[in-house]
Amino acid sequence: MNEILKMSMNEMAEADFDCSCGRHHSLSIKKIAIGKGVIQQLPDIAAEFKGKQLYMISDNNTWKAAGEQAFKILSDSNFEVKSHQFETGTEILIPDELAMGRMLLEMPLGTALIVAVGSGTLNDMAKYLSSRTGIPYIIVCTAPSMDGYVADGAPLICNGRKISYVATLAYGVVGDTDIMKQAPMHMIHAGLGDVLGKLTALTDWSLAVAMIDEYRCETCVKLVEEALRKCIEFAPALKERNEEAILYLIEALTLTGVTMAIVGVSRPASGSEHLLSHYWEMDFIARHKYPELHGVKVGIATPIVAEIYQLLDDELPPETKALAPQREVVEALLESAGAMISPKEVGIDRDLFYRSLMEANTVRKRYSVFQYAKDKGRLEEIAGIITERIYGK
Ligand SMILES: NC(=O)C1=CN([C@@H]2O[C@H](COP(=O)(O)OP(=O)(O)OC[C@H]3O[C@@H](n4cnc5c(N)ncnc54)[C@H](OP(=O)(O)O)[C@@H]3O)[C@@H](O)[C@H]2O)C=CC1
Ligand SMILES: O=C(CO)COP(=O)(O)O
Repeated sequence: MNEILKMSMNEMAEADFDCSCGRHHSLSIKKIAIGKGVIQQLPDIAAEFKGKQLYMISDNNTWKAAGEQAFKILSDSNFEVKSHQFETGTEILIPDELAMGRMLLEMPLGTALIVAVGSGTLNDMAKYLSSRTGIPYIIVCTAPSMDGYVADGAPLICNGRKISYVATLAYGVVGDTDIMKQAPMHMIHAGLGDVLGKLTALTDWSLAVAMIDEYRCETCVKLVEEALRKCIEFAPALKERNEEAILYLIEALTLTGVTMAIVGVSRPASGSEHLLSHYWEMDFIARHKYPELHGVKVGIATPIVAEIYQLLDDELPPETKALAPQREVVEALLESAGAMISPKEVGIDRDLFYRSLMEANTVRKRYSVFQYAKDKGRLEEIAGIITERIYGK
C-alpha cells in the first residue's frame, strides 16, 4: 500500500507518490497546519509573501470567528494586509456572480497572496479567484462544516445553477481546532452530514466500477473508510463539542478532501446524496429562499440514498450490495449527534422532494444509483415509495 496511508494530516502537504491504483498522485498544497493554536503559525506559513501585498477576505461572522485575529497576527508581524469583509446581515453569502465580482473589485493592485477566512463558501470563492489569477491562497478554516478546504473543485452558483468549476488547491491550509470547535453547532452537524455522505458516495463509486468500468483508487477508498470509522465512533460526542470527536470530524473532512485532490475529481466524496443536495439548493436559491448548509442537506439526503439501495437490493452487483449502508443506521448516527434527518425539517415540500428523486441524475454527468434505478425502469416506483413514507399518501 502507499505511504500516504501512514501519514498524519499535516504530513500530507506536497505528498507525491506512485499509487497502487496505477496512477501517480500528488498534493500540491505547500503547507497544512491543523491542530490546537495553529493560527499563530500564519506568519510562518505566509513567510514567502512578506513585503508583498496580502488580500484577506472574510464575512461578518468569520471576521469575528477568526478574521480579526488572523489580521492582527499578520499585521503585528509586519505583513501588508488589505481586508475585505462581506456584509451578509441576515442573509448568507451565496457564491454567485455578484459575490465573485465584488471579491475581484476589492482586490488591491499587486496582490501576491489571498488569505480567505471562512468555511465552504469563502474557500470556494477564494480558490476560484486564485485559479483564474494565478495568485496563491491560504484558507484559515472557521468551521468543520464541509470537506472542501483541501479539494481543488469550486462549486459556485452561475445563472442559478450549481456548477463545480475546476479551480486549484490552496497554498496553505490553517485549521485551528480551538477556533473550529467554537463554530455554531449547526455547522458541526453539517460537517457530520458531509462525512456520512461518503457512505453512499463510496457505494456509488463501486456501482460505477461495476456498471461502467469507472476508474477507482483503493488508497482513496481506504483513506475515506478509515476516517469515516473514527468519525462515526465519536459522532454522539459531537453534541458536547468533545475535543476528540471534533478532531476526528476535522480529520475525516480533511482526508476526504485529500482524496478529491489527489484523484482530481470529487468522486470519492460525492455521490447521489450530493446530487440531491445540489438539486434542493438550486431550487431554494431560484426561489430566493435560505438554501440550508450544504452538509446538513447532504446528511438528510444520505439515508434517502441508502433507502434507494435497499429497495434495489435484489438486483445490485454483489460488491455494491456488500457496501450499501442501511437507512436506519445512518439516521441513528445523525440523530445521535442531534442533527436533522427529515427533508421536511429544512422546508423541502412533497413536490420538490419527488421531483428531486426523479431529476437528480441530471445535476451532474456522473454515474449514480439514480441512473441505475432509471436504467432498470424502477426510478418512478422507488421515488413514489420513499415520498409516501416521508410525506404520507
Ligand atoms: N470545494 C468543495 O469540494 C466543496 C465545497 N462545498 C461548498 O461549500 C459551501 C458550504 O459551506 P459551509 O461551510 O457549509 O457553509 P458556508 O461557507 O456557506 O457558511 C455559512 C456561514 O456560516 C458562517 N460561519 C462560518 N464559520 C463560522 C464561525 N466559526 N462562526 C460563526 N459563523 C460562521 C458564515 O457567516 P455568514 O452567515 O455571515 O455568511 C458563513 O458564510 C457550499 O457552497 C458547498 O457547495 C462543500 C463541500 C465540498
Ligand atoms: O461537495 C462536494 C464534496 O463534499 C463536492 O461536490 P461536487 O461533487 O458536486 O463537486
